[in-house]
Amino acid sequence: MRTPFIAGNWKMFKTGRDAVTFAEEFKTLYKDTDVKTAICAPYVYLGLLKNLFSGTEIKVGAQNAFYEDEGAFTGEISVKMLEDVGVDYCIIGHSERRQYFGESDQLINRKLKRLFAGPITPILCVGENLEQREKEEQYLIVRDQLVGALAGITPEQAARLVIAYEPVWAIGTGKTATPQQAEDMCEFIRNAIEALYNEDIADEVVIQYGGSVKPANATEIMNMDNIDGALVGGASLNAKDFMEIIDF
Ligand SMILES: O=C(CO)COP(=O)(O)O
Repeated sequence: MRTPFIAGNWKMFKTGRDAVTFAEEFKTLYKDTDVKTAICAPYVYLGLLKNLFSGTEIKVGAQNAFYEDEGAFTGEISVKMLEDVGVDYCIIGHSERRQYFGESDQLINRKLKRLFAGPITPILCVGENLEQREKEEQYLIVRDQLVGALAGITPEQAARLVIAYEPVWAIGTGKTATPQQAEDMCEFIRNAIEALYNEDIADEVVIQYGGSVKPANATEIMNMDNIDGALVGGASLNAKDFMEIIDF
């Protein structure tokens, strides 16, 4: 059985003081549940959040990482550094990184390979944009993203993977994919994993939906067969809203 997994993606929001306020409030609201929970925060708050959440079940994630361990790569943060801080998860290939920083499937693949060499669990984001959805190319696009990102990833590694389906047109727009649209793609992703690996791995892989997930729509989304969790942007900035989503 797959354990539900709900992660917040703070993106480039919050000051250090805001992060502390959130953590203190979230810890008081947080009840131990069967739902795995993580906050993916800006790099500069990861150590702080690891300390604030120590002794709880709340995990901490990064939003990106570089594949080289060290070197002359000004401004980059390596997976090795994240491992050193004790980060549990790392988002890879978010559509905002693909769109604004030109991340290719090949680059994402290198980052994934480095993450799989250590203990951090990658959350691989895939999803089509509005134009691609309107041309009904979404399945082709997501399949290509999966094949590109997972080239050379072994079955043992793939079994540890979290995949987040995030249709770009539903991110930060208030426009959610219908639960059925999200389910259809998540089922497609599971079948693609079965074709690339095998049925056991497809059964194990955790698939999240992301894009305008809110307390009001979380239950409907989480009740879908192939949706095991959510990657939550805006609503994860507020401790009460995020807890309501986890409590779906
Ligand atoms: O991009 C997202 C999470 O990674 C989704 O963001 P929103 O929940 O703000 O739409």
